[in-house]
Amino acid sequence: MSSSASSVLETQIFQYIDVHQSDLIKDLKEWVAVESDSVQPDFRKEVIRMMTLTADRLAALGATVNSVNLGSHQLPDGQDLPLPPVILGELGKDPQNPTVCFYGHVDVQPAKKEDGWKTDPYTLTEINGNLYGRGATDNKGPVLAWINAVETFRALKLVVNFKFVIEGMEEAGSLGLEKLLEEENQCFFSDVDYIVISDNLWLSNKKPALTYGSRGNACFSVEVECGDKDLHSGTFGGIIHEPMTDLIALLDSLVDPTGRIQIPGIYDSVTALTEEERKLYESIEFDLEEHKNNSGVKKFLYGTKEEILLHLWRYPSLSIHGIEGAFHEPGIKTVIPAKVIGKFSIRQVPHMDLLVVKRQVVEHLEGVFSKRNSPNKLKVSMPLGAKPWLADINDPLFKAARRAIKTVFGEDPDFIRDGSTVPVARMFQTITQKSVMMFPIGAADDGEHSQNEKISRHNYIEGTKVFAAFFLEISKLHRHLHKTSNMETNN
Ligand SMILES: Cn1cncc1C[C@H](N)C(=O)O
Ligand code: BAL
Ligand SMILES: [Zn+2]
Ligand SMILES: [Zn+2]
Repeated sequence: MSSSASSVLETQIFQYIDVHQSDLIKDLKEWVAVESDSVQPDFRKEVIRMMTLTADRLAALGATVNSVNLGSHQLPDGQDLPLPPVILGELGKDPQNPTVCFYGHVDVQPAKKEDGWKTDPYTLTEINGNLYGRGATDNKGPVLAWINAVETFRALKLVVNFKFVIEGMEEAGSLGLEKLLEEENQCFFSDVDYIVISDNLWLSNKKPALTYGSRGNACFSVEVECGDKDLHSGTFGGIIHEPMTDLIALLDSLVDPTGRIQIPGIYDSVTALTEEERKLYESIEFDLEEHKNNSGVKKFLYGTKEEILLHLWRYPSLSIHGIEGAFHEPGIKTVIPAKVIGKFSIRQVPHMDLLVVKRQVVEHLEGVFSKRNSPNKLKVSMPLGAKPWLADINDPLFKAARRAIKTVFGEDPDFIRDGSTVPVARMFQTITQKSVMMFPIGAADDGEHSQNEKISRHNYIEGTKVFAAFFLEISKLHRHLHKTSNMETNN
């Protein structure tokens, strides 16, 4: 396609997207209405229903859809729960076109109005240009933006072959996905040229970004048990070793008030910071005050932009998430819980090794516990481990996306890393050996996993356009690269 033909096509597509804004928002409203919470077992039916809706949507696009059954998994209490299927979709098979595989997830984090939402989390609500709802930005909005971008193309002319991997267990650790990728590596993935994930946020509220790295996450459970029943704190308080007291001491030993992880050896294999890398951080635009406002907290652990970004992207962090079995309802309950399970996770970075991290954590906690001389039972486990991911920004993917961003948003993107984890990023890289890019469309203040999660109408609509523009760019670039490499082989 000549460049003028491609710019005519681009204009037509952008107009089409603008005219169909309300349809795109209606799509998102329908998807947000499904409580596809993969974390709480009671909602599993809804996740499965969400997978069916997604499969139907892709089929309506004309794609071949394969909903792969992954069987079931066992909960810690022994209960068997069906896993939602993973959707493998395919549209177009023209050997002239590059094949771009898109990954997204349609499950969400838990949300309840009582958590402090201003609107019902499962009713997409527009206020001042923002579309509020659970999954609006993580990750239903971006998945629909991509599908709708493909749709506008189909109405005109397909320049890319599309593949889709859509799952419903991302927020619970992408169970079963790694095995499926291994099995499909020689089949579904054999003709894939590029992989795109859009499941993270820009660094800024306004400036677009492309992401070339993410942290991994090692999730831990630490269980302390004194017996098989809860006890009256008046009858037994003062004469027993309480599990919660042990657990709080264990959790308190993990990280100091400056944010430094206290587990011996944990920083040993973190890649050393080079001068060159430090300079890279200096040149990144980052508004510390804006970031603080987005978080709602008054003070960060670090005072400079460089320190903040380093600690978000390339140093590990430890967060404590909760205690199962603890009395957490309002009011007073004078009980000694018999069994409590602390949950924490370590976002880890290159070149930390998950097995080494696990050993360090177990040894540390056992050491702290043994000093307490407690007769209680301690059990430490790592139910989930996802590895960090780092890409090469010289890959054609980044070049094409950068051009698309310039066209739609009128400025060059930030090149950023991300502190959060999409477990599949590293799996794709290791198993398929194809290039992977994260192409976010959500803004830094979207509030993933938080109350009042949103995506702005602007980002959702322009995000749809930027994906469409990207299809044109990657197709042009791919053809160009292939022409050059063919000429080289012919000579
Ligand atoms: C489920 N999980 C555990 N650790 C990481 C995850 C994935 C999730 N996207 C996150 O970054 O929080
Ligand atoms: N946005 C990072 C991956 C996730 O939380 O779903
Ligand atoms: Zn996500
Ligand atoms: Zn998430």
